[in-house]
Amino acid sequence: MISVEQAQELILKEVKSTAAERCDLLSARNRVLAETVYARSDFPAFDNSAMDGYAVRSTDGDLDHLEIIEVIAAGQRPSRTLERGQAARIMTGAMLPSGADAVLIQEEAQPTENTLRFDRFPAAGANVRRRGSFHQSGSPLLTPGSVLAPGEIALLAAAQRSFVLVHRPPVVAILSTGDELVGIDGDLSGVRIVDSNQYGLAAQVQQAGAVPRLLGIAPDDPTIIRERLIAALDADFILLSGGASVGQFDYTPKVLEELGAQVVLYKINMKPGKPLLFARCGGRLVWGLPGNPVSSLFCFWQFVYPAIRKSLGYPPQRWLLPTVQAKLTSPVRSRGDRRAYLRGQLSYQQQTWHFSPYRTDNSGDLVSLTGINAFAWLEAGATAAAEGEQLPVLVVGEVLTG
Ligand SMILES: Nc1nc2c(c(=O)[nH]1)N[C@H]1C(S)=C(S)[C@@H](COP(=O)(O)OP(=O)(O)OC[C@H]3O[C@@H](n4cnc5c(N)ncnc54)[C@H](O)[C@@H]3O)O[C@H]1N2
Ligand code: MOO
Ligand SMILES: [Mg+2]
Repeated sequence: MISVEQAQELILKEVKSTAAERCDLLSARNRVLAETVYARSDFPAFDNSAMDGYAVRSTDGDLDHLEIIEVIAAGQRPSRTLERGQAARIMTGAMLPSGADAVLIQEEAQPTENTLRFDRFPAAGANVRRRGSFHQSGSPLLTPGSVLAPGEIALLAAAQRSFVLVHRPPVVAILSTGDELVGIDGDLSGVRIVDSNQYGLAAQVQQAGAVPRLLGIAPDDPTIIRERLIAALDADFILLSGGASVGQFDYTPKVLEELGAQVVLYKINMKPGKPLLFARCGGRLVWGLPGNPVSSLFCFWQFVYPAIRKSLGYPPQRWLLPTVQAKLTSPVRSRGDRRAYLRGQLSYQQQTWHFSPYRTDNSGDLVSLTGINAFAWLEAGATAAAEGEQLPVLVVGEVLTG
């Protein structure tokens, strides 16, 4: 059995980023830029005031008072040049009149009708945002690989880019296998269960920024699974759920072998999720996820999420989900035969990460995933960790504060 880290490396090696597509700016959040965006003008594009006050000439501080010659609002062009002894009322963001080189804030000014007296006088450049001081026209504003968070979206809007080139989100096909499975409204007949993995995996695909394609359920019949898999090969990635292990009706390894797929890896030294299979098949990447609901979702976070992120063009530091060191709020145990990932809640309180383990590590217990945002792990060979001990933790959801 190979380690989690080796498996991640082998999988990521097979993944390429998708081609670029045009995307409306309002739909571009969390997408990754596939072009260099150059600034067509300076930021700011003109000298302007950083404060509400009076545009002045910084060399006029020796005068007793100044004459106020006009009022300049944001969005207005000043009509006059400031001469010695003159000031202009100016608002934040308004263009500085020529001749002015500083702004006296109104809290330090005593204006009467057309006359301005002052306590302290501003030095050259005070409260002025100089043209080009944030960024200069013609130089790259954003480069390929930039992740478009709200700040980048606002910047692109300021640069008048109503659309951008970003990497296309990969299509991820999900096929569940199992005679016991029915669709969400199906007849359970006392011995069947709902194909919940289809829903959990679809939500994870969306969480990762890709597009799920729901292929429904195939019975435990290798011929049918094979046909359904071949039909799914137009997707970028294919997830097979169930049938990854060694049972009499577990056909994922057999079907892939018969199709001439190159199996890159099978079985990982971890719990949950040991029987993960990953293969190249018909020019596509296929994951054979274990059917147990917790194992299936956990394998996604460990081995499919990073592949989606890489294909979306994210930089390497953002392929894997983040990890932190956290303090256990209660003791944990493991069999010690594999690296054990323990589900729980991660929170940040009093400058410390805390991890509260959930009471079970049963791979079939879907109820145990409610409210879970992290998995702490114990290395193979370790069988226990005490309350207060620090463990590494994989963060899969939003962190709790307080
Ligand atoms: N003798 C051994 N038995 C098992 C081993 C082993 O090493 N030796 N490995 C165990 C481990 S670890 C896991 S994990 C599971 C993996 O099972 P499979 O990938 O073969 O999946 P299935 O047998 O099809 O199903 C297992 C379990 O999950 C339920 N299931 C399946 N699909 C879904 C779905 N789409 N939605 C919800 N639940 C699903 C299924 O009903 C079973 O209960 O194997 C162990 N066995
Ligand atoms: O590794 Mo399996 O995922 O124990 O349940
Ligand atoms: Mg099985």
